[in-house]
Amino acid sequence: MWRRRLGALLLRSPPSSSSTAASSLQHRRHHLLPTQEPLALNRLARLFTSQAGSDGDGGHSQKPFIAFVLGGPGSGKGTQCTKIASDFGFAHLSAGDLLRHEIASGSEKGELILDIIKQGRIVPSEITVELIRKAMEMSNANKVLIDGFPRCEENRVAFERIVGTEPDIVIFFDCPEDEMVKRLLGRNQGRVDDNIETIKKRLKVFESLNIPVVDYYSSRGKVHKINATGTADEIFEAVRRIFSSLRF
Ligand SMILES: Nc1ncnc2c1ncn2[C@@H]1O[C@H](COP(=O)(O)OP(=O)(O)OP(=O)(O)O)[C@@H](O)[C@H]1O
Ligand SMILES: Nc1ccn([C@H]2C[C@H](O)[C@@H](COP(=O)(O)O)O2)c(=O)n1
Ligand SMILES: [Mg+2]
Repeated sequence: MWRRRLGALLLRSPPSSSSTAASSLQHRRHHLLPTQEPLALNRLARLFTSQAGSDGDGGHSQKPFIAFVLGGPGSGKGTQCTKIASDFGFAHLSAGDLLRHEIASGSEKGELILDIIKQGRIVPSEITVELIRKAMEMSNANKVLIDGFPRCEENRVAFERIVGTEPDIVIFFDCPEDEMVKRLLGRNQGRVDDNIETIKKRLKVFESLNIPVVDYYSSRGKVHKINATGTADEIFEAVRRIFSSLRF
């Protein structure tokens, strides 16, 4: 799909500011986004308009370098992806942010997604992969971080089928449960799933469905496991060593 030029064409017509403002209001109504940090929409807007990682010729003809970024809820995936994007020029696509953006659009699909996220369950793969596929195409980037995906075997298989490729590497942030719970309860961004009942369910889903995906990629020699305790800067030093050694 990266051979198509659709992404480059769409980059010329980013979403209008009025539709962005309407979405933002809907986000607040659902308490999905922090009132003090409208980051998901800003990040998505950047995604749709920036040239992060593109080759500068208005479109690239090669498969992008893809890094899946995994780890339990609150392990610091988003925090570290922001740093990787800034230091290594990757486009940052967060599966969770794309799903929250779909909820904010007010679509029927968004209502289903909201219900699933509140329950700490996983959204049907077709929906998530289609959002990721479109975002990859629109970003037109040649280096992409896909944050929080794949969350289960069904996600992984759907990505291979719909996008037609595999990740080049998988980053796995390994963090103790009590630390993840502490971070999530302190996140204070108004997310509907940052409450202890939903967190317990997300942790169970992580153990039962996501760890097997990490094991699958480990058996294929693709996983870089990082100790996700310590400060964000300390963890990023380990991340930096990995990305510095890669050939994109
Ligand atoms: N190393 C760290 N030490 C302490 N707090 C951290 C660290 N890294 C991130 N945090 C904080 O922990 C919270 C969760 O981090 P983050 O949102 O990056 O996690 P995540 O893995 O993306 O979670 P989720 O899967 O729920 O999206 C945030 O409030 C963040 O500021
Ligand atoms: N591949 C994915 C990614 C996310 N979701 C849903 C379920 C998660 O609890 C929620 C939040 O994601 P996060 O921001 O924590 O990465 O979104 C999913 O169903 N499938
Ligand atoms: Mg996150």
